[in-house]
Amino acid sequence: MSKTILITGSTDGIGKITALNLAKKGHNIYVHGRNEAKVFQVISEIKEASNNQNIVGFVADFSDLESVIKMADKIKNEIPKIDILINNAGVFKSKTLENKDGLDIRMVVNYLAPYVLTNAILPNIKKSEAPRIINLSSAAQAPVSEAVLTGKEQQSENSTYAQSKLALTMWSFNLAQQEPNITVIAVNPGSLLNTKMVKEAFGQHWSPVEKGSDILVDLALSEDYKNDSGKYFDNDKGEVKGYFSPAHPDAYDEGKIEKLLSITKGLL
Ligand SMILES: NC(=O)c1ccc[n+]([C@@H]2O[C@H](COP(=O)([O-])OP(=O)(O)OC[C@H]3O[C@@H](n4cnc5c(N)ncnc54)[C@H](O)[C@@H]3O)[C@@H](O)[C@H]2O)c1
Repeated sequence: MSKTILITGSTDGIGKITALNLAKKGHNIYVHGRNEAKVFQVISEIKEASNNQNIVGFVADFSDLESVIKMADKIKNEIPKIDILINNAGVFKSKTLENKDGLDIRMVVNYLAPYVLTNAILPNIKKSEAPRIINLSSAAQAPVSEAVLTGKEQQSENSTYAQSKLALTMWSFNLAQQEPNITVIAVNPGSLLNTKMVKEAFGQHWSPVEKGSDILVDLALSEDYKNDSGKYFDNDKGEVKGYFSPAHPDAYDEGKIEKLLSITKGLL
């Protein structure tokens, strides 16, 4: 049966190939990007390559939470039931570090935007018979500093990226507890996959981007993961099916998660 799948940041990299591969399997795909022309271009590329006409797009700049809320409102009206949400959009290197609300853009795109989007469209996700949310984490995870989260302090790319990815993972585990009927999974798609983000940041890569797309397609569709809500899968560890790995210890610390979510709510 075809599923309705929304993939953020799907005009490039892992998200784009995942959208194409899921389209080839006949699912209804909703892509997202921040550039309207690019979203249209990717929709037509995917339609042609997959022979699937059920591809629709949304535009929003995830460094601006108002833009995320506007997109969520459109989604709420246009997609009554969402089976799978893949929170894939992410940034490592950003020319501008602060958004118009004084928040760190890396923290906004990688953690606050998926948090805001997911919560806004949760009613539509809950309409699915077997909903799944997949959050793109990373092998890079570091304790979240309140000053970085609230935009009071800017740190290096490595440090801020790792903090944003641990924040996403901590929230992912909490969401799994709050919503027992939704399978919520955090995943490291594999380190240094050959994408724009990695090329810009490191100038080298280790693995083909398909490695990341393969695990996302698997996590999205395979029955094997249906009871794996609240887990973190690490694609660097080789065989992933049936294998999950511990995330950073803070992701299992109820007190730290509560503090993170309380600060997060205060920012919105
Ligand atoms: N490539 C890797 O080795 C690797 C490793 C671990 C995790 N990840 C994660 O995988 C996800 C996909 O990354 P990728 O490697 O494909 O990189 P990528 O740069 O090719 O893709 C990132 C996507 O996010 C979108 N995006 C970035 N900033 C945005 C903004 N302000 N508004 C809207 N969309 C925005 C981009 O347009 C792009 O489509 C990210 O969350 C990344 O952190 C990647």
